[in-house]
Amino acid sequence: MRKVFGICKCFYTENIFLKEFNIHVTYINKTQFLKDYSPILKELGCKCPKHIPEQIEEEVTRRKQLQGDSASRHKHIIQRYVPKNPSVYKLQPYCLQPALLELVTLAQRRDVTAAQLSARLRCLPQRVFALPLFTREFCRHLLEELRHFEASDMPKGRPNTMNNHGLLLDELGMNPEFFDVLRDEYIRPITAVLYPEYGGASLDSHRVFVVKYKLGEDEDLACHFDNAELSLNVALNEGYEGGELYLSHMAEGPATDDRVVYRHQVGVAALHRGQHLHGAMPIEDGERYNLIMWLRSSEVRNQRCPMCRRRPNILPVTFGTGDGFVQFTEDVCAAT
Ligand SMILES: O=C(O)CCC(=O)C(=O)O
Ligand SMILES: [Fe+2]
Repeated sequence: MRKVFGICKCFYTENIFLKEFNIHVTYINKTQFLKDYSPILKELGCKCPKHIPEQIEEEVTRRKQLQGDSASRHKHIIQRYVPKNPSVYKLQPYCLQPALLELVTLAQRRDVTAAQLSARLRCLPQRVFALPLFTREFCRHLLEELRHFEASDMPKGRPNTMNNHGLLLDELGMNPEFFDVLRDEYIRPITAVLYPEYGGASLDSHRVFVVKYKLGEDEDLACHFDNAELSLNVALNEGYEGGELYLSHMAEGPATDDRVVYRHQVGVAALHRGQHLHGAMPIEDGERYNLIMWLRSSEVRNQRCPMCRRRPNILPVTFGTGDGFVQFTEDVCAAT
């Protein structure tokens, strides 16, 4: 049997973001859409909802081409791009804060409890943690590399419709020797202890990207939940105003009053559950770069897609790990 990663079919019909009106919608067809959303859109100031389906169909076409486009950009980049800092493509001891290594050692002790591990971390309400992760030196090198890549004539995939100025790091080839290793050897031992019931012990894929906020570009991030079991969000720079991360309550849980406002610190990651509603406040000055890892467990998501909340209808992908769902297919042997 062969393990193949995939996406859930709902990616083509659900959670489509209309930036202008700041809402996520479901689109099966034009009739359904207009029936379900015309009143809401009018309330939000849309003069002519009839024009929206065209815009959505374009987005669905983009989504259908995403895997193929990403695969060809990756191939192009691997063949032609000359990195400025090759050292950031391979996880090395200098990249990680010593405090992280101590936490990993503690987390790997057979009898350790979540309370013991949490006692060594900065804990915010609602199971949000501040995890010391990257050294300042590594953050500087990575940012330098990303700016060099941005300035090149290489093709660039952007994180999503809410983030149009960041970069997808798998396209640059950073997964095999950096982020896969980081996930398996350093993050999973910790999440296994902190979030066992959210797939913390069985994380087996991720989506990693950098988001950028600047006045005149993307200035904030609307409140959302991630297509992830767990999310890691680490600041790569400082020297900007505003742009705090806020977290409110779990997407399916009751609303709570204790909204968490998290002020980023270079190299420190905010670790939270993917279904925890969150967003970024408007940037007021400067540029803010954060590295985001949407951490996924196929064991968990194969039972229930976090986006449509049904048992996933899995479509296999040929490049990368899709949205982290896994299917097993019979190996087809060529007849000889
Ligand atoms: O920029 C941030 O702090 C949040 C980013 C985020 O939540 C995301 O990209 O999913
Ligand atoms: Fe997010």
